[in-house]
Amino acid sequence: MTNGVKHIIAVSSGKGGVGKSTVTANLALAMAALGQRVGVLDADIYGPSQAQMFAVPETSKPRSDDGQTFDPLQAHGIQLMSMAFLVDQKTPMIWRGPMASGAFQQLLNQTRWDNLDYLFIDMPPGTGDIQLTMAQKVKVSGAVIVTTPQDIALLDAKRGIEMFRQVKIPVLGVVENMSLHTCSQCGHSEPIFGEGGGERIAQEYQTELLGQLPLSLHIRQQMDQGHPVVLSEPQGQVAAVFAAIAQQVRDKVENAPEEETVQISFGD
Ligand SMILES: Nc1ncnc2c1ncn2[C@@H]1O[C@H](COP(=O)(O)OP(=O)(O)OP(=O)(O)O)[C@@H](O)[C@H]1O
Repeated sequence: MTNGVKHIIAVSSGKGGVGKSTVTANLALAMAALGQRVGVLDADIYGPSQAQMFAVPETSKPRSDDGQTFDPLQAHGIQLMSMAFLVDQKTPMIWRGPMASGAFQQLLNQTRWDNLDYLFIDMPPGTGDIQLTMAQKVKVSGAVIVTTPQDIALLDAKRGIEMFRQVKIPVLGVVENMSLHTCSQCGHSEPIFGEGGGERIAQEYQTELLGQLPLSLHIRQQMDQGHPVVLSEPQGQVAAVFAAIAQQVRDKVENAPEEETVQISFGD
C-alpha cells in the first residue's frame, strides 16, 4: 500500500482533451463532500493542469523538511501533488517522456499523504509508461474511464479499458463528458459529440456508465478560474452528477471482493 493512502483510483482517458482532469478535480471534491479524506496526484506529465484547476499559484512548491519526502499542497481541502511541481514545464516534451516513470514513482513514494481515504490519480492520456509503472508498483483499487461520446474518443477509451483489464486493475465504470450542449440563448439541446457512446462502451465491456456531464460553458469557465463547479455551484445539476459518481465509486471500492484489488506482479 502506498503510505498514508487507503484507496488509489486512476482517472484515465484514451484520448487527450476529453475532460479527464476536469472530471478528476470535481470527482475528488465530490468525494470529499461525502466526508472522505481525499488527495489528487497529477501524473499527466504532458499537461499537468490540476494546480491551475485548484487555483494553486504556479510558483508553489511542496515543502520538504528532510530533503527526502514532500508534503502535499492543500487546496480546497484536498491534498495535492503534481508532476508540475517536480518537472520544469519548460523542459521539452521529448525529455519529459523518459523522466516520466521515475518522476511518477517519486511522487507516489516520496509524498507524505496524510491519512487519505482516496487518492485520485490524473493519468496522462493513453496507455504508456506511467500506466505500466502504476500497475507494477502500486495497488490500485479501480480505474474510472473518461470519454466523450465521439467515436474516435471511444476507440481510444476501449484501448484504455483493455489495458486496465490486462494489468488486473478493476474498471469501475465510464464517465461520459461533453454529452449534450444546451444553448444558453434558446435552450435547444444538441449532442455535439454524438449520442449514447458512453452507454455502448459500458455495455460492450460489462462495466457501468457512472454518469453523463453536459458540454457547458460554465464547467469550463469555473475550471479555468480554479473553482471547480462542484465547489462553485454545490446545489447545481452538474454537482449532483459528480456526487452520484463519487457515491458509486465509493460503493464499488468498499464492496469489492478482496481478490479484485490484488495486484499482479511483473517480476521487476
Ligand atoms: N463538460 C465540459 N464542458 C465544457 N468544457 C469542458 C468540459 N470538460 C472539460 N472542459 C474543458 O475542456 C478542456 C480540456 O479539459 P481537460 O483538461 O479536463 O481534459 P483532459 O482530458 O485532462 O486533457 P489532457 O489530456 O490534455 O490533459 C479544458 O479547457 C476544460 O475546461
